[in-house]
Amino acid sequence: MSTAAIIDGAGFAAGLRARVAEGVAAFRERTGRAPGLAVVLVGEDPASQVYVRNKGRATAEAGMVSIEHKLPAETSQADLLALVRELNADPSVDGILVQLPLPAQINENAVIATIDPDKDVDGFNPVNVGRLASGLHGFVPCTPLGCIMLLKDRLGDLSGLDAVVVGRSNIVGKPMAQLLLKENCTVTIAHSRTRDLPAIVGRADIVVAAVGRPRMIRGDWLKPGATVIDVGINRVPADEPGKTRLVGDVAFDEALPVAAAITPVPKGVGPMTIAVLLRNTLVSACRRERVPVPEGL
Ligand SMILES: Nc1nc(=O)c2c([nH]1)NC[C@@H]1CN(c3ccc(C(=O)N[C@@H](CCC(=O)O)C(=O)O)cc3)C=[N+]21
Repeated sequence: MSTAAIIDGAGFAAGLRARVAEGVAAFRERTGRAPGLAVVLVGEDPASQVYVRNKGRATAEAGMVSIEHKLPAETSQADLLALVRELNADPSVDGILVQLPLPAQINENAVIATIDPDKDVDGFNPVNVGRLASGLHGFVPCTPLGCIMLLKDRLGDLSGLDAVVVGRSNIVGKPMAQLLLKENCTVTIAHSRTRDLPAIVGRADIVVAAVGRPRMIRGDWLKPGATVIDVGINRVPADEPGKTRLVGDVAFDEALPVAAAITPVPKGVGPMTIAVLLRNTLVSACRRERVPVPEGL
């Protein structure tokens, strides 16, 4: 029995981070300053703290300045909006990321809408959502862009392929569908109300799983030879009592004998998200300083 190639997201991300670091060095030479990324974390969710720490480390390793703002869980919406406006006005800040989810007293949409679209390296501001939908230049959400990079690296031209995106979030599902459409795929978005999900998934040459339910997509749903991108990062109890492990939205072991290629969890899509965030921050800095964006990013 054949077994799927395992797509090395962590390795691809390391290569992208190295290209970003070269671009950052050239940017510093030309402008005399380093690109700056501001990361705002409200509250003390342990998973969020891990991501923010990893982002801070990767930012510094790429030669950029990382500006971290940690605010207490009780922070008011007014105070957070005031900080975002300060960062909008700060010329040393090229990218702003407000870690989601936010505590219940804060309206996420209000915060996202306040981030300057030209510093919105997450690509979540409605201006950037609209730019993507209209085919204009703007920031594209990091996770979907990372998935497209992995797909094009593996498959080359995606034209005419049947792609099924499972999940319709603003962060992954919807922008992923837009990007696949731009690559000339025939795109289906499936979700919790989709009828006969196994049959829909079974038609796909490309499956992107972004539902947030551990191992929901089963191996026998897949078309033989499909390429599977697993965006899910679910913490579940491990065999050893008291320990946990990460699993994706796809039953990885079941998919291996059916798929042509699949991203693992961890070390698949997750590291790409951070690498693309650094890429978007460098692109932002270049646009703001009106210097050319390096090629091959
Ligand atoms: N405004 C905003 N933008 C984000 O991009 C954003 C966010 N909020 N909130 C939280 C999620 C989550 N996220 C991850 C980034 C990297 C890994 C990652 O590198 N994961 C490793 C494993 C990490 C682990 O062990 O937990 C991997 O998959 O190999 C995971 C998740 C970005 N997010």
